[in-house]
Amino acid sequence: MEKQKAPVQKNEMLTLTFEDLTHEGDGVGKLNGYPIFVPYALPDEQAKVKIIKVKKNFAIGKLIEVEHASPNRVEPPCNVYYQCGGCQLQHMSYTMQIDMKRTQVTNSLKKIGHIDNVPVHPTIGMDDPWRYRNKVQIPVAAKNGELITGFYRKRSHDIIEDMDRCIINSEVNDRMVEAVRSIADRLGIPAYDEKSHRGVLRHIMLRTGEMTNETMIVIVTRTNELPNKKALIQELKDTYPNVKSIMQNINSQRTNVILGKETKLLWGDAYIHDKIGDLTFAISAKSFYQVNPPQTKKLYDKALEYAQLTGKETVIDAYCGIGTISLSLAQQAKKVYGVEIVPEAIADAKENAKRNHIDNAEFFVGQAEKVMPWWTAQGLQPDVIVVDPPRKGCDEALLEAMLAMKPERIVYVSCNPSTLARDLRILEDGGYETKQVQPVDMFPQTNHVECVVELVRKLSN
Ligand SMILES: C[S@@+](CC[C@H](N)C(=O)[O-])C[C@H]1O[C@@H](n2cnc3c(N)ncnc32)[C@H](O)[C@@H]1O
Repeated sequence: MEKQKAPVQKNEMLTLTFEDLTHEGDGVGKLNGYPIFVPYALPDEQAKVKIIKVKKNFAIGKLIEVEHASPNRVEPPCNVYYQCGGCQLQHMSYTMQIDMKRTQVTNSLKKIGHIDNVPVHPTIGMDDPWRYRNKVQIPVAAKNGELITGFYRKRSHDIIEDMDRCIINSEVNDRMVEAVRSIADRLGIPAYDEKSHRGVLRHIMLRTGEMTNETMIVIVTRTNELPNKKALIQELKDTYPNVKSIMQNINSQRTNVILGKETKLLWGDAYIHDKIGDLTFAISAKSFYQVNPPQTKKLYDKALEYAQLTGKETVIDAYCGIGTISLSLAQQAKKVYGVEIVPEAIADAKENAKRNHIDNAEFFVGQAEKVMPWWTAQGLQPDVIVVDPPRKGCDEALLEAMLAMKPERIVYVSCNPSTLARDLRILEDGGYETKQVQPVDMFPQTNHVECVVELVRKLSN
């Protein structure tokens, strides 16, 4: 049989018309049915493209010049957008972004989960989709004897130097990155150098409570020793009254993972506070906390609506973090059990229950996929289970335990439509019906999308 040849060659220049978008937000143009993926191209555009990679079934192109622009093309407001890998959709109108996210969810459900008869509602977006992130982790390096901070250039570990702000970050965090950098620089604290694995300062992590304006600074170092530590702490706490917590995290490994195992308190409290609705939460350095506060409230309200609580229910909140969803549920349920793998997060969750005078929520440290079967063996029979797993989705053992527990309802909160679709297939085959799906835009300007899904047990099951 004759071997099929790709219709383009590397370095070839051509004019393409775009008709679709990939899940990542890249434009898709076709040559006799052969797809060419081009970052930053939009549907209905015509553009000059240079082919940079050729495979049997597809090619990747670089956008050289837009000849006919889509009405959805906008000027990216960030001056380093095309260099930085952090955002992927700044060139796209916000209306198109949220439409694209809904389509991404619909397509994943259909292709991966074979679910195509369920309403996927329009994505809940933000009125002002900028400056929303409450947390930043920014790398530090040295250049010409000075400390520099900035995100990495796409697919590299070179810091973008002319980056003095990140417009999806909160303004406070932007200011605090610069404050820590300049004080550390003046005090001569050496930057970590990845190549030689020497030096000290690796990353600056900041988290600020949107409603409280309390900031935690985490100085990530290679070494246990932090030169001029006292002076650094003194200046930060004296100059910036919003700083409530200064921590040091030690990461001595050659790794891309940002935080190491050990975190120690340098000054203040080991946590900051924030509020979601009428609940106050303490958040420590290693605990997960949603990055977009206004959208978190909308996400949790939807999860609560889908749980349909009356005050009589026993509820499990699996992958519960610091208990944010659990405590919202507890206000409307008889009893809530939360499980989470990070011990610091469970310590926060227990404190948060006390702080909010909630005594019908219990929290357990462990792998949800191990604790749930144990609960089943103990005879725990929840009416509702809420899951909010990381991107890889629910473990199979957890899905099996959920099916064995036979709750009336399952509320699935997901940050990855592909693993969501895979897991919904298993739950549907196990006797549940997917009722509705609500995408929520937790990450404007990026190609990530969050969803809340309502499932109910079929009567025959
Ligand atoms: C997407 S977060 C959700 C947290 C919380 N529901 C919230 O909204 O803040 C997922 C959480 O699952 C935890 N986690 C990851 N793997 C786990 C596992 N196998 N068992 C229990 N928790 C796990 C993470 O530490 C993280 O806190």
